[in-house]
Amino acid sequence: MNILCEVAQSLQVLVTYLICRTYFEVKTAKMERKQEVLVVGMGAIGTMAAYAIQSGGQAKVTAVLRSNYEIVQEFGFTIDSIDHGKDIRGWRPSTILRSIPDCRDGSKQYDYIVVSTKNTPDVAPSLIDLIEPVIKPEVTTIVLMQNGLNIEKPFRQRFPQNTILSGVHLMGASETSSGTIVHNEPDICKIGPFDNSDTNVLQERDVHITRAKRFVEIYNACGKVNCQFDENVQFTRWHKLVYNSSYNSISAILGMDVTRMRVYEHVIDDLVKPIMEEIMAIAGAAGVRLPEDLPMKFITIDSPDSWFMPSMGQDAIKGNYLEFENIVGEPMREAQKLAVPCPTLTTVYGLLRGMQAKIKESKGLLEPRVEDANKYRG
Ligand SMILES: CC(C)(CO)C(=O)C(=O)O
Repeated sequence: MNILCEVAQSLQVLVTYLICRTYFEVKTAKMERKQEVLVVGMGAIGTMAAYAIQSGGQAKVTAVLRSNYEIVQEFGFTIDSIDHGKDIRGWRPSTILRSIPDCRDGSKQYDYIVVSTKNTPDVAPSLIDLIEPVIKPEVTTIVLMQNGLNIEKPFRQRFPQNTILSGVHLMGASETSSGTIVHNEPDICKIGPFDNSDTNVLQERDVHITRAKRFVEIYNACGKVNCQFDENVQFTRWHKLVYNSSYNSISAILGMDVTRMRVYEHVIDDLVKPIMEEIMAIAGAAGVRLPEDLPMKFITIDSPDSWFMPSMGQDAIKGNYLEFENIVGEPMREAQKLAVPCPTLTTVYGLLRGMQAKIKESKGLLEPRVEDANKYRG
């Protein structure tokens, strides 16, 4: 009897050992297979995301560079980062490309494509057309690291079988000259699946959640950043919109940093605060309750010594296209649907649209002509 007991016990130990070994082998294999990440949009935010992902060692980063390709090819990026260290020189992603690769022949497959370009749906060609040759149905997860509301909708329509994740950043970073990044506010990033309950997308929400959590692991592996799984993407997006719709827009229109807006108090009183309050009201009508003290919190969130210029202000100075459609246009259209008044937002939308027309003219994308059908032809 004793012998039988001992044999049974030994067998139990052996089985437990085998189960544990298999578990660790599978886990190690999973850890060892580096994820393939393609980053499209290597401005300040895209570069810092690529840096965090690559330095964590769990992924290989391929980056698509446009205006800074030559300089990065020759010298690498120069980075001064509050999280990763000062005076980083000569850093390059594993692979750099001049254009978005065509993976339709199956020779290459990306697990994640991070889209961190500015979001300008009013400027052709569309980003969706550009990334289509990379997207493998059901396989490639699309991470939209961009500001604004409803950014996922056109992607979901074109890629109904793919996971689409929201990436919202709160980090201060700017590209001060081509290939040189100054990153002066810590990288806090929230990643989560967009709500897809309104569609018949083919995959289960669990799959999207697993992929989002894996991306969070990859991003955090460097141990220097704070990337969190986002349980409530809609809340996070409306929350950030309170800052972006107001401060970003006014910085672009006035060419003014946020410290100066606070110095000249009337800019906050007449423009920034009313927009923040309008966004709060639209969010509320859309079923997203934001904390009441949020406008005041955001008005004073940047250090007064930062003289911080939001990204749309930086774009306006550089003569780049302005990403105003999803930051101002979409909440304004939501307001119209929900019958919420938003007079300041509407005026600001008109101003930004006019500025964008001038930028398009300056880049040769638009030729001003008084057409016969023009209602103001006279
Ligand atoms: C949070 C902030 C202000 C900086 O990343 C931003 O979203 C922007 O400038 O567009």
